[in-house]
Amino acid sequence: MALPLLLRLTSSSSSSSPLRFRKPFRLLAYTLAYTFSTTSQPNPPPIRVSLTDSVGRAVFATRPILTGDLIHTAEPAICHPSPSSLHPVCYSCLASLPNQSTVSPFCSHRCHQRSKEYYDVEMKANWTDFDNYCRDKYLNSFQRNQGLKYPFLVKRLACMIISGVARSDSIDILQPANLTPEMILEMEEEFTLLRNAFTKALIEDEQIAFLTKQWYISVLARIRINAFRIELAGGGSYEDLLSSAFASVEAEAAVGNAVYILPSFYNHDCDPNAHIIWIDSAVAKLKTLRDIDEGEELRICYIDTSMDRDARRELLFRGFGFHCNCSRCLHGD
Ligand SMILES: C[S@@+](CC[C@H](N)C(=O)[O-])C[C@H]1O[C@@H](n2cnc3c(N)ncnc32)[C@H](O)[C@@H]1O
Repeated sequence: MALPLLLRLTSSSSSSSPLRFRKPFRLLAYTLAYTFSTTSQPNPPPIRVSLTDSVGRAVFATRPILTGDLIHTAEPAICHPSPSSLHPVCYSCLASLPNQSTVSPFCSHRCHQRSKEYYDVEMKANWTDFDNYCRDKYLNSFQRNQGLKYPFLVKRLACMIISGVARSDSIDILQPANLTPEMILEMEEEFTLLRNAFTKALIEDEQIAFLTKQWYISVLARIRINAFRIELAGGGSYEDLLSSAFASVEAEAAVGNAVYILPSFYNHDCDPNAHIIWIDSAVAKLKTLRDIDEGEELRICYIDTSMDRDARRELLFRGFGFHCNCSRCLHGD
């Protein structure tokens, strides 16, 4: 059951801020305002985010929505190419680049303009130690999904903060994972390598004042629960389809990982009524899979639902730290 309203997306707000919100939730409203102002989608999106008594925050429909309709789109708050992607992708939006593209890491002038400040910060530093540490751990990890791909997202966020395009609290609103002492130890090593890279690049102390061990751990704890692995559905050429089919058997099919704000409030269901897709870049589209009633909770699926109940529950508990309360699980299916 939904508890008092946390936030409601409304059409009656001023044009400069598409959201009306209560004071304690200013950070959420700030972040969502940014997310919505940068994307094109149904205006206003037919959803609200509310606090529930069983699963924290959740996304509810504010009107009936038909099967296959676009609920909203979302720009990533942070994204980064996959460490083992076979094909070059745009530094900024993860769109495919031509294979022979060695000249520019951007797919367009717009992407270059949008990310050149933090790209320049990243290019100032020598990332060999940090990247090798994370890549080796990632490639050697037994379960790749839990490997060290997420530190690359923290590195990207740090570059964005240093360049002034993101705030150090930009993902504080997201739910953090519970961390074990072993995870924290591992994070401390990465943190030292990340900070060293910036200090050796002579980035000024006040620019990296936010970059403390506590900040690193708190950001990574949020990324662990909320990052999405991005596989592009395509819409491109026959060659694109062929190469993505090849990539999915040969290596990592994902082009990268990304963190979003609003999509992170969607809870999981083993029989979801909504899904998140990527067509040709890291811009996410949230769409319905069934007809939705007004007031119904919208849920996506975090894992492969073709697995049996025990395997799904084990994976959800290990990966996300929760016992799934969806009706499929509760009915033993
Ligand atoms: C990505 S967040 C979803 C939004 C979250 N409820 C919040 O308040 O930020 C994932 C977390 O939501 C909760 N959750 C999501 N789906 C769930 C489910 N089917 N059963 C129980 N808890 C769930 C778990 O705490 C999980 O770690």
